[in-house]
Amino acid sequence: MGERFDLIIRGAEVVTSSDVRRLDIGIRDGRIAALEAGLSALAADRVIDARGKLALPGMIDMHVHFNEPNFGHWEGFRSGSAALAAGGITAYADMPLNGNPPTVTVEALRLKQSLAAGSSSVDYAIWGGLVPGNAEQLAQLHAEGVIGFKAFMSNPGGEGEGRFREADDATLYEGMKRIAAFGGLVALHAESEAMTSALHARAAAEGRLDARAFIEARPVAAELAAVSQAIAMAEDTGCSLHFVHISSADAVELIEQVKWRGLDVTVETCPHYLTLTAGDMERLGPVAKCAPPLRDAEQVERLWSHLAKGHIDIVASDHSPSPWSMKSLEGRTFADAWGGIAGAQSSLELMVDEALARGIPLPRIAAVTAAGPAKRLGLYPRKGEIAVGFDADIAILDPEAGYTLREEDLLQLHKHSPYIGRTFSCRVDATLVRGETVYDRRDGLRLAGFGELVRPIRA
Ligand SMILES: NC(=O)NC(NC(N)=O)C(=O)[O-]
Ligand SMILES: [Zn+2]
Ligand SMILES: [Zn+2]
Repeated sequence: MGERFDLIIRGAEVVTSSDVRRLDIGIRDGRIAALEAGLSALAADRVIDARGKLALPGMIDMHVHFNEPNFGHWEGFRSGSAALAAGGITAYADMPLNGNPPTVTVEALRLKQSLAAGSSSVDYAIWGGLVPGNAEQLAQLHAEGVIGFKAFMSNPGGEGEGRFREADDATLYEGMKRIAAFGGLVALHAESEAMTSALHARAAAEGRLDARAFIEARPVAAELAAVSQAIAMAEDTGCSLHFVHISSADAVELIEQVKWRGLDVTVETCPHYLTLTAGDMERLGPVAKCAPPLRDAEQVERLWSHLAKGHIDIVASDHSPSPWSMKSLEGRTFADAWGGIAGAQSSLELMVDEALARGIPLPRIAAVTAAGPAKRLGLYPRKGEIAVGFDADIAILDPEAGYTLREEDLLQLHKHSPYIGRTFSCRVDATLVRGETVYDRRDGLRLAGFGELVRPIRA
């Protein structure tokens, strides 16, 4: 008698780390147990016929803001993870803000973990934060399983007493020293506070509160200034660095140079920096507001060429939702609308759609959406690839099911996204987490609460 499986995914075009091949995926106990052509359907309890479909490793979105505790009315683990499941995302990492208390103490981490437990449809990890005054918490946060420490170099905005604060230079430097000592990772929002706050104040004094003024107050130079400063600190302290939501090709180039010098540094960009421009931010208004801002078409094209060459390690959504009212221009200006794009459900579809149109091989897309984040979060070789021995975290996409995104397609809490009205050439058909179908297109969300906390595999 041959090998038996719980499930076989039959005949999909499977995106591996090196190519795209028609293969059968045999799954047992939540893991990929066989990957070959011609597995017998008789050898499984259940078969998914995926002929004509694409099978990609489930995306690992290492940058989302689900905002619990206390800001679950902005987004929560349930609604946020449902949107991810519908978008082919099988794991994510939740940022330490804009929940309150932010995840900057061990107590807040435990609260966050208890709120996530049983609420998330897909697997998840949790970021801690590095802020002024929490140096004594860092080692214990690491010991209790945070996947790294987010710090802001510019003002993060947000509401409420005790909200997340940006790190001043000394906090960042001393934090990096401590974090380097236990081999941890610092993730940085890199924009110069000195530059952006002064430029914003000047624009406001001139009564300029529109999208164009916002874009001009946060130039590429402000990103470059912060990236250079952080690199200098990392070289001094030996701390591993991850740059979140890099918006410019210039910053990617600066980071690429230091990688060659041997610094442990990675760069993330977001689907919005790859598919939208500054002009779209002006046209769409606050639903397309984010910091750093969207850039011009020339930067967008150069970002794609860096992605194609392997200079971008990770693509993540930076899903940062808010209630509708904070995105509305009724009674507020662009300047005081919430900054954050809530597009996470579309990340993988956007990347596949663009790759097919641009002739970028799909293994390159899988590298930035799955293997790259898995490696950076210490989840590799358990997650991040379709290969024998990995968790069966799989997104099945139908390349024949083109559609135009509507508000009612979104499973997130507040259904605003800059991609509403966009036409996609492919659509997520089903999402499997550890071999279980958590979402499919016909039934919608099937397994609320199936997700588990994942911790880095540490030596
Ligand atoms: N407070 C936030 O959630 N900010 C986020 N907002 C953006 N990117 O506009 C971020 O990650 O910086
Ligand atoms: Zn940020
Ligand atoms: Zn963010």
